[in-house]
Amino acid sequence: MIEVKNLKKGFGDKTVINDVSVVMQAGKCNLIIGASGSGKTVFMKCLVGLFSPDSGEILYDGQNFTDMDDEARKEVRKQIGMLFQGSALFDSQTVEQNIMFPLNMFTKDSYQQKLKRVNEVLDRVNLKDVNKKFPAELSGGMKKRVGIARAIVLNPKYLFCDEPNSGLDPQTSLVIDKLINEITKEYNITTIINTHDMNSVMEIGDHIIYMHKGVKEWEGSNKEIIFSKNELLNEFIFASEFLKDAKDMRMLEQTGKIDNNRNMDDLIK
Ligand SMILES: Nc1ncnc2c1ncn2[C@@H]1O[C@H](COP(=O)(O)OP(=O)(O)OP(=O)(O)O)[C@@H](O)[C@H]1O
Repeated sequence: MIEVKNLKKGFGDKTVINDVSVVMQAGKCNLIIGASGSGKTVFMKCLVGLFSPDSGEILYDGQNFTDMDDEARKEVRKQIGMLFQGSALFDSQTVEQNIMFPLNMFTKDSYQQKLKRVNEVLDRVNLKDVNKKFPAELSGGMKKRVGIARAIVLNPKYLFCDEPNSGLDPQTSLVIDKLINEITKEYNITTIINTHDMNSVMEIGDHIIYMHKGVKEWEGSNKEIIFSKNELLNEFIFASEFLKDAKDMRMLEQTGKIDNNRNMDDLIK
């Protein structure tokens, strides 16, 4: 579990994160959504310690990350897996070497032990016969899987994913979402995903945090988002007429009414 209390962060006169409090539970996909520039990346960077917040607290399973000494912080960092935008694999290293990198950094295991672990995680992300391949030889979806394998190789308690679907086609995106969701549940990881992908919101959004101009404007699950009356959220999520119709149809199915001013006759004809 990661608990954020009254987090604030700004640059110069500009406040970017404004008094955000949120609890992100283990075994759940916690999605941070919001328009470009709303502060999602800055928020995530504060959580992993790449930015120091101006005020507020970040608790990793009760331990206050904000005022830890370097040694204790390093211990928490070891438990964090990161999946970067574009996968961020080392191009000059093979898949096996890429995944072994965190094991070389943080363990004293023998080569055989490390290789066994590399093969376990490759198997978990459903990749076969790719150990000796270089990233350039892989498709975008395969690179993401290698990125996920590397992110989970140290058995993290926390997993941060920055735009995991960027550059992927919708079908591959769903496969990657499903994989992240399964891994989150299977290993009881607290997963935080920064995303623009509305399919992900609907498919794996156990807990969605909507940021607007640095403020947490709404939070809830993918089940609740359909019924939200928050206008800013609705404008952001259900931006097109098609998505507005889809939301209304779902409301109609589940409640027998549509709670807005749109024309119901148009919708059901
Ligand atoms: N290092 C920095 N110095 C100054 N301002 C910054 C810095 N990093 C981010 N900002 C500002 O903080 C605001 C929020 O940026 P952030 O990157 O968090 O947005 P975002 O929601 O992640 O956007 P996107 O969806 O486009 O990635 C922006 O106005 C940005 O210019």
